[in-house]
Amino acid sequence: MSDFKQRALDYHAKPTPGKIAVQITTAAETSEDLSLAYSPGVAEPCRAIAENPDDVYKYTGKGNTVAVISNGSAVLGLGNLGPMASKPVMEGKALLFKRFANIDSFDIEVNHKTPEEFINTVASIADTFGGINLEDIKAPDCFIIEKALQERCKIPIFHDDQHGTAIVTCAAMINALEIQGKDIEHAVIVCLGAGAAAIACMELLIQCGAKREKIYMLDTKGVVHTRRSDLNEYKMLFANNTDKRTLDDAIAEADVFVGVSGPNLLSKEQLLTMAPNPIVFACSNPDPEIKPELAHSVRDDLIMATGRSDYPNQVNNVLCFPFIFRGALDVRARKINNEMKIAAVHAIRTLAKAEVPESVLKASGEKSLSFGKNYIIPRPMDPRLCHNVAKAVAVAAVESGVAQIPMPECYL
Ligand SMILES: O=C([O-])CC(=O)C(=O)O
Ligand SMILES: [Mg+2]
Repeated sequence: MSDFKQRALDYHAKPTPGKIAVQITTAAETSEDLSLAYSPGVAEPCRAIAENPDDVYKYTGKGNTVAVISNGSAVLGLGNLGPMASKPVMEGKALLFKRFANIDSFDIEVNHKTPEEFINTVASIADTFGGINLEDIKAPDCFIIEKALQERCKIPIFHDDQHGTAIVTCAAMINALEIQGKDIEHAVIVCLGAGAAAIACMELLIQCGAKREKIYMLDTKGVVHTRRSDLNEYKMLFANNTDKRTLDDAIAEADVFVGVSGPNLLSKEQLLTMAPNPIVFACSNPDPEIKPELAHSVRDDLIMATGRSDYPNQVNNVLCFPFIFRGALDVRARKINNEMKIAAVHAIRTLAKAEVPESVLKASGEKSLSFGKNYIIPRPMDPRLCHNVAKAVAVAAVESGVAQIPMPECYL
């Protein structure tokens, strides 16, 4: 076994199995403490909440808790590994919520047969939490599940692989296009993958100015085009009226490649046929559509990004989900709407242009980082992300009328 594999397994096994535990936040030492924490004292907040349901935010952890919920049907780019094999990823998301946004988070893996069963299970427990982050659920089920839960639940329901990935991709793409001197309206975009992340990324890029007719989306059968009869309603939105059929056809002279599919699907020969100054986001996790070393060995005019933290330009939803939920929870937003997503895009991309603090350079193992081909997007450990993104999201929630409480003082 490689050294890295062994270290990754040891990291998860030691010092205790897993990556996250529960902590007590009050005194629980004496009989007096226990009489307050539990019987008889606990009856008082119970009565208060029964009388005034909003008091649940005052007397329990609900308002700072997000559930990370999956069925393991599309785990990273690894496929349908099932609920238990997805647990390390979901614990990982809980770790990131806590580490980057101080949000308490539980992972919940659901075993179910139909999407309806999943929806009923999640809807039944939703009120326990301040928000729900859906994770690694395969398309097209994820679209049906998210919509149904948004209709049934009173808290934000956010499918991270769609919207988190789309927000970060757009933030990085706008910056990359600027550096390469390309105009988003004229950019020819190839999207390899037609699942949750692909469809959400392309929809948000269109909202940011990209042209639908210049997008070539590919699934396992090739280009999604208007003469295909096997497309679901979500892929149909991207059916291009074109003669292009294969990745070879689509990639020639393209400005942008967005990979949200699987490992090693873009060859160096294909990369060589892209337009001058191309942009390649190979975001499949853990293994990108093309290895950065290979891409850089054949082109010196490209901007390259991956979903990983061990290469420059990490386009990964970690730059979004902790912070968008921080902002949403802080104003008790009923949902995460479009205005909040666009606010997050701009807050993330703007931060890449600010001077990078010493602490971030140290944590990244870099001597310097400045806006350019190898720094199009902030690093996840940039402490300014939380404040900047959460504030922009909270302001957008208040202005768009979905906030249920005013802006907290920490943002004023
Ligand atoms: O977990 C990650 O690194 C990003 C993600 O959501 C995925 O690939 O499904
Ligand atoms: Mg995911």
